[in-house]
Amino acid sequence: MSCSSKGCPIRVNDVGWGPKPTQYLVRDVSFSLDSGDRLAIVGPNGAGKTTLLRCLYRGVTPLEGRVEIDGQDIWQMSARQVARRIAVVLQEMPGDFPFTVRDVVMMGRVPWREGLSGWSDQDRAEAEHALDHLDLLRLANRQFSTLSGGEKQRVLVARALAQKPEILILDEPTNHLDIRHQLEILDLLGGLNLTIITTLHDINLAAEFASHVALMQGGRMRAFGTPDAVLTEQALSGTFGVLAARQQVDDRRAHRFSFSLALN
Ligand SMILES: Nc1ncnc2c1ncn2[C@@H]1O[C@H](COP(=O)(O)OP(=O)(O)OP(=O)(O)O)[C@@H](O)[C@H]1O
Repeated sequence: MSCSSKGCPIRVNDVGWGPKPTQYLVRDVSFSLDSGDRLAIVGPNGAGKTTLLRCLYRGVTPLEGRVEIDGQDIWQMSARQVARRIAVVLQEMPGDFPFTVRDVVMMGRVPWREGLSGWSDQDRAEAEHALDHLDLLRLANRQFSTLSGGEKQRVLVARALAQKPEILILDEPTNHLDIRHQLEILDLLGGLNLTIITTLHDINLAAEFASHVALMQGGRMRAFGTPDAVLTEQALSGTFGVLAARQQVDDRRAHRFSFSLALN
């Protein structure tokens, strides 16, 4: 993405949310990220990962705690201010609507639109740049609904980048992607200067991609730290109930490791 993109710090203090005060789905979650950090949230199905993300982008109002970006409580900001700083790529695919790929990516510019004015030259340029960055120019005039799951996923990432956020929040961004596109999208995201928070089911991708890992279980954050510190054999065995064997991987990148995972 454009080199002018930059991240910003986020601080999460004792956040808790549930559909009612007697039913917390996520509780006592605290962590801080600096500008440009990349957090992978991992944990078993139902651990509360998506629910935590909702608290971070104002999808739900926490029952407890605060979320601050750049020192400002996100609930003291307008929805538009938040949308200019945080972009979100969710798992749910938008349904069958009659928009082209370019239309969908232009939607990322809505928070920047002034009043009832049309799109500015800058809006169009940012959308084209995002399309190009995700290698989508050849699909730009296609109906979004006719794309494959992986292509749709890339369009939604392009829409988020066109939004020019400082923080990018993604829920399982590699879900619909083949192995090559999984690696490509994480490589692309890793090359941005944004602060990134993403859920990831693939532990090896998380170890490769993240500067920080949060391990969620039962609505609580069991561990937070570097991939090396959090992704231990013991932690994975205990959290996922599997046999986990960690191996060092020798390649040009320092401190890389990967897991072999099997049923107990
Ligand atoms: N609005 C809600 N009301 C009641 N229960 C909910 C609500 N939203 C989520 N849940 C439940 O809370 C738990 C955590 O859900 P969440 O989607 O956050 O988990 P997750 O870690 O993202 O799971 P997965 O890996 O399967 O996507 C699940 O048991 C889910 O069914």
